Amino acid sequence: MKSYLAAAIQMTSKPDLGKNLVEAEELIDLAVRQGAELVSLPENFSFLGKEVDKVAQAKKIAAETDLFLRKMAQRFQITILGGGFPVPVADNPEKAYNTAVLVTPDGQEVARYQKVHLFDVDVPDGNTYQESSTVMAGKNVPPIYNSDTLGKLGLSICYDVRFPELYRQLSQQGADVLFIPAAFTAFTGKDHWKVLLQARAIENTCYVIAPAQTGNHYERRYTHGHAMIIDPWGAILADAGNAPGVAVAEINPNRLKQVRQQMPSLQHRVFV
Ligand SMILES: O=C(O)CNC(=O)[C@H](CS)NC(=O)CCC(=O)C(=O)O
Repeated sequence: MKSYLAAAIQMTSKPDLGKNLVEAEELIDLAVRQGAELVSLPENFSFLGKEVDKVAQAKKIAAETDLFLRKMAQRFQITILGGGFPVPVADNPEKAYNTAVLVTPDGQEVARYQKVHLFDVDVPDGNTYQESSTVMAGKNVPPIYNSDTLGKLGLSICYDVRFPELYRQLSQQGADVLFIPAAFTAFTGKDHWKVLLQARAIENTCYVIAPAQTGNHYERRYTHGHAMIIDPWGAILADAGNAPGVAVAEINPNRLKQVRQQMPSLQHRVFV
């Protein structure tokens, strides 16, 4: 593993696949021009719309998103995370997996994760989320991709951030970097987003890379923003604020080593 720059992209995705991919490409280009070799896109980056529309278009979204990620990885010679998009379930036309995919600069997919924890929550602002009505829950612990140059990269998606046991499994398997791509609601995000991300970074002494959705997507759907990169001590290295853009920061193996020496809590685990 070497030192390198990573990017957490922030978008305001809409219920419009073509438009979102154009915007994603512009932001990837921006990240690469800042030197990023590892680029991450938020949950729902290629489509953020009503659940029914998402499922109806899932086949097209999945196919075009897959192609897009491979194309971007090869064109810009980057490793890229697509932080969550619907992939149809073979025997169930009503449901899709909320899927994150990691692609290397040769255009090969090296990790795929189906979101395990689904957001079925009545948020006190009046919005009701019933993700399980259109999403099939994944059943497996997220994969880790072991990159010679970029370190051990662990996957997860959004609401997973509230379930520390998932990240414990990743850190137990040696993860250096935890991806937490999200479309956090504006209401929960203002109080929980940063705290949860910092907690996952601190307790696992890992970098956290959290690309995010921001702003108004359609009707009353608002997300929190603040795509960020956090170091293993919990310090926020970059924060994209409220507007579409990119948070870039250095991922440094010496810093990882230093923090794990200063705070060896992973070695003091008793129950797991
Ligand atoms: O907002 C949208 O329209 C799109 N959001 C999503 O697709 C997903 C599933 S509904 N959002 C979350 O998991 C938010 C979690 C969250 O916000 C929390 O844990 O507080």
